[in-house]
Amino acid sequence: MDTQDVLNEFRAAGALREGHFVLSSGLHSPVFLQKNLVFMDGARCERLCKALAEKITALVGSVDVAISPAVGGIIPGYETAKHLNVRSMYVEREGGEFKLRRGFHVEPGEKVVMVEDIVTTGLSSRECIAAIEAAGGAVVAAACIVDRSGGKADVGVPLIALASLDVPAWPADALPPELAAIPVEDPGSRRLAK
Ligand SMILES: O=P(O)(O)OC[C@H]1O[C@H](OP(=O)(O)OP(=O)(O)O)[C@H](O)[C@@H]1O
Ligand SMILES: O=C(O)c1cc(=O)[nH]c(=O)[nH]1
Ligand SMILES: [Mg+2]
Repeated sequence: MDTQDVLNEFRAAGALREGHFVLSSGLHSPVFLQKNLVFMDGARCERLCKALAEKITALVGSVDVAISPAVGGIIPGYETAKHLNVRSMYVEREGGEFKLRRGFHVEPGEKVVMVEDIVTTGLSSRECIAAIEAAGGAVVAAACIVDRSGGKADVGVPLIALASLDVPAWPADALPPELAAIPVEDPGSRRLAK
């Protein structure tokens, strides 16, 4: 499955949104990939995550566990882990910081693939990887359905992306006037609890 195939799945799900969005990183963009509209369809989610699992296996071989950052990473993380035939866990924010909770546990040195839904700056991936390492896991690779940094995001380990796009995004103080004129939406969960 290549970038065009992935984009076709997002398009068919109505998940390629246009407007004015503030992203998890605080950057602003005219485009938002509303992945939940993709993952709510089990067959569509399975097609994407099976392909991602095959890419992970081809590039890094076997792993012991897949761990994702909540909320967006939970469903693709579970589905990808199912096709890798490994345990699936997630980290979630406690006082703003990702932690393994709910009895989730990695054995020291276990090989972990970190599975994200979307990568923009790589900040959430780096935070998730730091939490996995703090719990004793060895992160051998990161994987995502869409890398919208066009390969520029550095997450500190190899990043395996099913699709790679280069989508523009700007800091709040440098918005193009046509974007600034549109009311802003904040669709993610990073700022929800604050
Ligand atoms: O690479 P980054 O710049 O970190 O951006 C990508 C992150 O943004 C979204 O999460 P968000 O925090 O918006 O919440 P969600 O997981 O609940 O959608 C997405 O799920 C990624 O985790
Ligand atoms: O950077 C983000 O927060 C982000 C971008 C995007 O297109 N989709 C998403 O769920 N999050
Ligand atoms: Mg997320």
